[in-house]
Amino acid sequence: MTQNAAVRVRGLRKRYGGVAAVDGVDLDIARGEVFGILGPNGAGKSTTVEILQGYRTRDGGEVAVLGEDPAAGGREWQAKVGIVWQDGGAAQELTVAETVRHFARYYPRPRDAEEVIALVGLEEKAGSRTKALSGGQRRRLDVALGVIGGPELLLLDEPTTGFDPVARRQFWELIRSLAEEGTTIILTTHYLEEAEALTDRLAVISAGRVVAEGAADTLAGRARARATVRWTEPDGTRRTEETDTPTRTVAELAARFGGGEVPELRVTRPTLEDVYLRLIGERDGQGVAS
Ligand SMILES: Nc1ncnc2c1ncn2[C@@H]1O[C@H](COP(=O)(O)OP(=O)(O)OP(=O)(O)O)[C@@H](O)[C@H]1O
Repeated sequence: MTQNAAVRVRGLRKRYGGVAAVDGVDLDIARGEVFGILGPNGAGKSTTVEILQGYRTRDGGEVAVLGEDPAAGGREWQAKVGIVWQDGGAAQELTVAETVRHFARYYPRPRDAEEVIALVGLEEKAGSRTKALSGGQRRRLDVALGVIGGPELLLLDEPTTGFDPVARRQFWELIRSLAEEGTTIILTTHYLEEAEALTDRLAVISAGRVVAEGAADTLAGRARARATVRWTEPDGTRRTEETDTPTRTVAELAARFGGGEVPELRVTRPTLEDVYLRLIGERDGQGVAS
């Protein structure tokens, strides 16, 4: 990957005392991608993201973020990398609009504050003090502060933890609109449906290593895995068949049911959760410390 790379990581390592938090991670993330990092608690996701942000030092490996080493990233580089902190640290007494305008001053070429407030859906709260915002609205403000500098890359660590389902979907729309504007987005998440809905590609990290990488719908051979065909017979008996050739099974069923509807017909492949749990279990089975 060349200029098209937003992130290139080779052999990244980080230890905390006796713990290998990141143990040889490679990542290639293209510009314009929405990239997810999944993995169990303690897998090394936050440590990896913090190294990409330049917030944490590494013990080994090569890291290039927007073509530069984050450990040496100057102000120009920092302005191109947007960070959404878990708690944005906005002063409680300032209003939303004041907070966003205040943060804009830190950047050489900030976006328009009103436009960013609209982008995150906080127009109606622009005059409210930040202490009066709900948790979800606070998170939107955190994102506004992450994008006010007009970043080329936005890093989000567990952005939707604690969101209700409606707020989560609204947040996905926000991420999608940023991606449509061309922002590269890297996010960690514990929500598999979020990874599936939002990311172009994802990496599963376990015990400091990447154990699988790819698009959510084809991860770890998911799309080619055995299918399960389920249907109900006319007498009400539920039937299940595992098969490598679901099309043939369905064709046979269709013929048997005279071309009419096969009652409660369903063809499924392993879900992202199925393959995720298998990937994590496989590594645990190898006795790798978490
Ligand atoms: N500042 C620190 N000092 C010592 N150990 C740390 C520190 N930060 C993280 N660790 C350890 O490094 C490992 C990886 O932690 P990290 O926070 O990167 O995991 P994570 O995948 O983000 O987990 P979670 O899903 O729980 O947020 C864990 O074993 C953790 O206990």
